[in-house]
Amino acid sequence: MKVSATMTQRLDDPRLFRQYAYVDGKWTHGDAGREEAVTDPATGEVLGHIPWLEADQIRGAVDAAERAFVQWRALRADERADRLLAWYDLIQENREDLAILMSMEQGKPLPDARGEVEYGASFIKWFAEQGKRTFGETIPSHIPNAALGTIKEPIGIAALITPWNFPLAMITRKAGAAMAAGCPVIVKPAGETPFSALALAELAERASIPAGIFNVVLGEPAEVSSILCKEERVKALSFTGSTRVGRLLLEQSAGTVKRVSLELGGNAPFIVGPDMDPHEAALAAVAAKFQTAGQDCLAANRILVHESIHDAFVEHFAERMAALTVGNGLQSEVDLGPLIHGQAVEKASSIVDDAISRGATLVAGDQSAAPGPNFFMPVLLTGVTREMKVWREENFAPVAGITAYSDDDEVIAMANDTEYGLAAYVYTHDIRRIWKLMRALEYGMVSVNSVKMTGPPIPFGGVKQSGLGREGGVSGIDEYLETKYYCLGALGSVSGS
Ligand SMILES: NC(=O)c1ccc[n+]([C@@H]2O[C@H](COP(=O)([O-])OP(=O)(O)OC[C@H]3O[C@@H](n4cnc5c(N)ncnc54)[C@H](O)[C@@H]3O)[C@@H](O)[C@H]2O)c1
Ligand SMILES: N[C@@H](CC=O)C(=O)O
Repeated sequence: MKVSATMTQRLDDPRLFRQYAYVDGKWTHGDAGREEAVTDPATGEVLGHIPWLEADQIRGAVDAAERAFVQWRALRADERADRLLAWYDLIQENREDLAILMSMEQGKPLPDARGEVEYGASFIKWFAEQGKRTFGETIPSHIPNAALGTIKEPIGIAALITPWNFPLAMITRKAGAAMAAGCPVIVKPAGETPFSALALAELAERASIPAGIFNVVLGEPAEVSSILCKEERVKALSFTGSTRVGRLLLEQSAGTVKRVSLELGGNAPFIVGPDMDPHEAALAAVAAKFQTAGQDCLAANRILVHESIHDAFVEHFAERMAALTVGNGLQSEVDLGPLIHGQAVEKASSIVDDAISRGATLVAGDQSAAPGPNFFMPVLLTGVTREMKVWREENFAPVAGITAYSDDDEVIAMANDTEYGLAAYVYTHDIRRIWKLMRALEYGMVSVNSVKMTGPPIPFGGVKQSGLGREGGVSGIDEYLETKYYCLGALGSVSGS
C-alpha cells in the first residue's frame, strides 16, 4: 500500500487513512490500474492516490449491495440502530484523526473540521433513532368488511453522490437515513476529498456494519455516476453538488424512474433591516459569508443592507473582515483555508473582475497577500447590481457583495432575483417585517437573526434550482422508504370499517 508519510505521521490511528475503494466489505483496487492523485489544497503536496474502478467493478458493488439488502432489511429497526450507534461512537472516538484528515484533504481550518465531524456524526445518531419511528397508518375503511392501512418499506439500494466542501457530513446525512431505513448504500465521494469517506468505511467495518451495506466506489465521476443512475437495481439517487451536475444526473435517472433527491447550489441573500445595529449585523454577515472560505451552499452571497445603515455596516464589515487570518487549516488561529483548487481561484478572480468592470467598488481584497497559489484573500465589493456575476452566480469563494436597498418590497424582489432558492438570512427585530419577509422569500430555509440554522432535526433543502426533497429532520428518512398500502378484505364484520 502507498502511504503518505505526512498524513500517517499526523494520525493517531494511521489505519484510518485508506487508499482503496471499499466494496462488499473488501478494500479494493482498480482492475485496470487507473488511479488519481489527491493533493492538499494548502500545500499542493500529494497526500495519496485512489484507484479508479472499472464499470464491472461498479456493477459488482451493486451486486454486493443487492445481496446485503436481504439481511439488512430483515433486521429489526432497533438492531440496525445498534449498529449505527456503534458507528457513531467510533466516529466520536476518532474525531481528532478524522478532523486532521479532513483538514488536509479539504483545506478547512481544524476547528471547522472538528465541527463537521461532530455535525456529521449527529446525523447517524439522529437517524438511528428515527429508524424506529417509520410508522405506517391505519385508514378508516370505505370498503365493507376490510381493514386498510400502510406500512413503510426500505426502497432498496441507494446511490449517494457527494461534494468536496463537506466531505463527511454530506455522506452521513444521506447514509444515516438510508441505512436506518434498511437500505444499502453505494457512496461516490468527490475525487478531491475521498479520504474522509474511506475513513468512514473503515469505521463502519469496525462497527460490524455488514459487508455490502456501506460501499465507497471511486472513479471517473461522469462514468461512475452514469452507471449508478442508469442501473435499474439502484432505486434511489441522492446527490449533493452543483445544479449543473444535478440536472445531468436527474436526466440520466429518468430511464429507470428512480427516487431522486437533489441538494444543489445556493445564492443566499443576507437581508439587514433599518432597525439593526450595523455592528451586530456586520459580525453576523461576516460569519455567514466566510465559513469554509465561502465554499458553503449556505454562504451569504448577496448582502442587502438598508440604505440608512449601509455606510456604517460596510465600515464594520470591512473591519471584521480585515481581522480574518488566511492560511493552512492545520495552523492555529487560521479562519480561512485555501480554496479547493486553482480553478476555484480563477473563478473567484473572474467574478471580482467582472463586478469591478461593471461598476462595483473594491473596498478590500488584496490578492498579493495570499499565502499560496490556492488561497484567495477575502474580498469586499460594494455597489453590486443584478447584472454582475457576483449577483447571479454562486461564487463559492470568500467574495462578499453588498447592495443598498430602500424598502421591504424592493429587498424581497432583489432577494428572489435568482434561479436558486436554498437558504436566506434576515436580520431585523421588527416582527411584522420578519413575518412579511419570511413568507415572501422563495427559499427552502429562512434563518432570522441566526447564522446557525442547520442540524439533524431540521428539514434541509431548497426550492427552484436548488434541489428536490429534504434531508435530515423527521421527513429525511422518507427519501429511502416506500409506502405500501394494504387492503385486507373479506374479514367478515370489521368494527369501525
Ligand atoms: N444544497 C446542499 O445541501 C449542498 C451542500 C454542499 C454543496 N452543495 C453544492 O455543491 C457544489 C460544490 O460542490 P462540487 O463542486 O463538488 O459539485 P459538483 O457538482 O462538481 O460535484 C459533486 C459530485 O458530483 C460528481 N461529478 C462531478 N462532475 C460530474 C459529472 N459530469 N457527472 C457526474 N458526476 C459528476 C463529483 O465527482 C462529486 O462527487 C456547490 O454548488 C454547492 O452549493 C450543495
Ligand atoms: N453547510 C451546509 C452544507 C453546504 O455546503 C450544511 O450544513 O449542510
